[in-house]
Amino acid sequence: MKTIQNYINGELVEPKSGQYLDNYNPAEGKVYSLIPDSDKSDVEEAVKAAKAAFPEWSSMPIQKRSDILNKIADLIDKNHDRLAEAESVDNGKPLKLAQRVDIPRASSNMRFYATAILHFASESHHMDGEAVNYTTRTPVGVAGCISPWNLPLYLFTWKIAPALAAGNTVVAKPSEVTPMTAYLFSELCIEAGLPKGVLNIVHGLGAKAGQAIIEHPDVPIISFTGGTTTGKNIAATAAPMFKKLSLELGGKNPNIIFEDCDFEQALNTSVHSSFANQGQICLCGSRIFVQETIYEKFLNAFVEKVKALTIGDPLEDGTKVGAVVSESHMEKVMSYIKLAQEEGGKVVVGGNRKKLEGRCSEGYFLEPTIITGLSHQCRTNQEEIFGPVVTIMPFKEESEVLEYANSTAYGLAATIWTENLKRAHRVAHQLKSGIIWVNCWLVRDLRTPFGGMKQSGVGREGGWEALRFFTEPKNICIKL
Ligand SMILES: NC(=O)C1=CN([C@@H]2O[C@H](COP(=O)(O)OP(=O)(O)OC[C@H]3O[C@@H](n4cnc5c(N)ncnc54)[C@H](O)[C@@H]3O)[C@@H](O)[C@H]2O)C=CC1
Ligand SMILES: O=C(O)/C=C/C=C(\O)C(=O)O
Repeated sequence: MKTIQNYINGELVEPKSGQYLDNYNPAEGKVYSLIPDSDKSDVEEAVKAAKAAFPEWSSMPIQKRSDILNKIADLIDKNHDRLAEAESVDNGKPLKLAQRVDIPRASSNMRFYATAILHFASESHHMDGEAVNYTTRTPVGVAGCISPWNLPLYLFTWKIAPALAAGNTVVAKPSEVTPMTAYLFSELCIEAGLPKGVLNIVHGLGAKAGQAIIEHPDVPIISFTGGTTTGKNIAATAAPMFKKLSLELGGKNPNIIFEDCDFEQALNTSVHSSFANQGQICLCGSRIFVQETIYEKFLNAFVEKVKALTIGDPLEDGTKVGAVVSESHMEKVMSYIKLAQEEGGKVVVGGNRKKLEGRCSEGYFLEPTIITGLSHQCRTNQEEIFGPVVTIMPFKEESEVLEYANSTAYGLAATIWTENLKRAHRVAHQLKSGIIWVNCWLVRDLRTPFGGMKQSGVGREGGWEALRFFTEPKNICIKL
């Protein structure tokens, strides 16, 4: 059985306690590796190493930092197949998805910020002959980066790439539910010649190792992606310590389908935006609103498409829906399907655990589930489920769907389907979400601001936003 190690000060090391946690293969429901159950003392070592590495890394010529990050990206590409398989086994996602999306995006994240930092410039402001201001942006110090289990290497690199490119050193903690690709990544960092202590990866529980990073006085900046409740706890610790915080949290995203949409495109993309990665993407459109004139037609066509999705062994070619990430997450999702029924909802497709044959017979598979007949205000339509479950509701007109769409505590993403350009602009403007897709979903340009309003988060990732977050601005005013 593979034993994962922490990556501290350039070396792969055991947790100080010698204690390990079980790591499950969700498609088999079996333990297949061990993860360090790191504690405060491991985090202390990691922060010490990151602090010691900071002066050299932060003052290294940018081109040299960029070259090292690009080398890591090259190694991700070189190890594409191995990493994709590891991601699929660790998370339960279809191998094809890991091959097409997760691993290519991880190397794009590294390459994007390796290049972006070369073009990152600061502003200057002239005061009509009186004075000139110029603003410098310098790395903050040791950054704490905490990432979740749904897109493990993709979101891990989405944080550490801008942090490192900007000249910070990092103590990172991947999710204890999916630690494998971050571990393999640490081997690639060693191979790429990343100087020791620049990146440190501490594995373990959120409440123990994660909390120790958040509350460490020498970690002044935190970037977190995960659940809203965990985000609140992190903010409660970090805010009184005046740490810089970036929080990318949950979503309950509306997918709004107007009668004048391109029907086939709206239909096909909605299947994808509902069930990609088993619905475990914070951007999934979990509430589908369809204009009443096409509601029955859309529902019938959607049901047929969803029934045809192949739920299966994630390693098999034809699989479209793999396992959800853990037994406890499967139970959480099932509890929401039960709640939906108690709230008067009708399960028109799915609703059950799916039992497979052979090696996956004990795996955590759920049928893609469609629920109708619910009000937009019920808990099922207000709380994040984060699984292969969507609700569909009819609406009459624009003002009504805007009220429904904006009615949750979340404000991450929204999708609008219409061929009417004026309507698209009008609705996009009124939706309280940080990300709006018109006639598409999850089309990503890494230069754009990424993040949510309301309880979906604080701050934005992506492009210059992330480089601004990971640097400290200083304005210097010179009298002319
Ligand atoms: N926005 C998103 O992309 C995600 C949302 N979720 C939502 O969150 C719910 C709970 O899922 P969890 O696995 O519990 O996610 P979580 O939000 O607790 O975990 C995310 C990361 O935070 C760490 N963490 C947990 N407590 C911490 C603490 N006190 N200090 C520092 N780090 C801490 C975890 O170890 C993990 O690395 C899911 O059911 C889903 O609804 C989960 C993962 C990603
Ligand atoms: O950056 C992206 O393309 C996607 C990010 C997705 C998440 O942050 C998430 O699902 O948590």
